[in-house]
Amino acid sequence: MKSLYLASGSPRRRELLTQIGVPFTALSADIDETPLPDESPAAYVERLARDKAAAGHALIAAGQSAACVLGADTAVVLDGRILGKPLDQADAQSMLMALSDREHEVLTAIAVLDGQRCESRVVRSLVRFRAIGDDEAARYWASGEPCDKAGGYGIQGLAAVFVAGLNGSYSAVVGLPVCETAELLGHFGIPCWQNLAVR
Ligand SMILES: Cc1cn([C@H]2C[C@H](O)[C@@H](COP(=O)(O)OP(=O)(O)OP(=O)(O)O)O2)c(=O)[nH]c1=O
Repeated sequence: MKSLYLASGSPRRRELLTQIGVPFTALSADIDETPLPDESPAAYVERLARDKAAAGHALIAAGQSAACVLGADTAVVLDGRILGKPLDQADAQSMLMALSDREHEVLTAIAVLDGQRCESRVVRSLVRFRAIGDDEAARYWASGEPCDKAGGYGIQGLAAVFVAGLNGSYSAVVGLPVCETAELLGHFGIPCWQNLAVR
């Protein structure tokens, strides 16, 4: 069976891949995340997921070139505008206030590359936040949770209390759509549930 590398520094992605019983080695692959002129948010996340997989593949020693590399990228999108990771407290609070009392999109792309071919998918989810007060946004920033997350929130953490509705994939919002990831890895001969002892 091919070995799998996850080109991601995100602890959430590592946890989600572990959850579905796929053994892997994590790599940190740095890429340029600047959007291209007129690039749509979906095209942007898909390009970044593919670039992360390619950068990860380039890090693997020559003898491992048949291995598969998985890359992923998540963006929070409001009115067609990408909200990245917050730059500072003011940025984080203004993002949260913009997301308050309405619906936004979360796009997560995954890409798998084995040196021969690359396959990718974009998963779209809709998340609706309840109304959020200024003081709440300030307290949320103080928790430390928003700083390394797209859109400045973590659905799997304290921000769960803001989520009035979700239509789509919860795991994709967290950072790795497990259903689509298992399917894509299957195309490369990598099964999920490898940690399951069947009696
Ligand atoms: C919306 C949302 C994002 N996130 C996280 C997932 C990603 O780690 C991050 C989005 O940034 P990304 O640039 O997609 O990923 P990353 O820089 O953290 O990791 P890497 O590129 O090395 O794979 O935001 C959550 O943890 N919960 C959420 O609810």
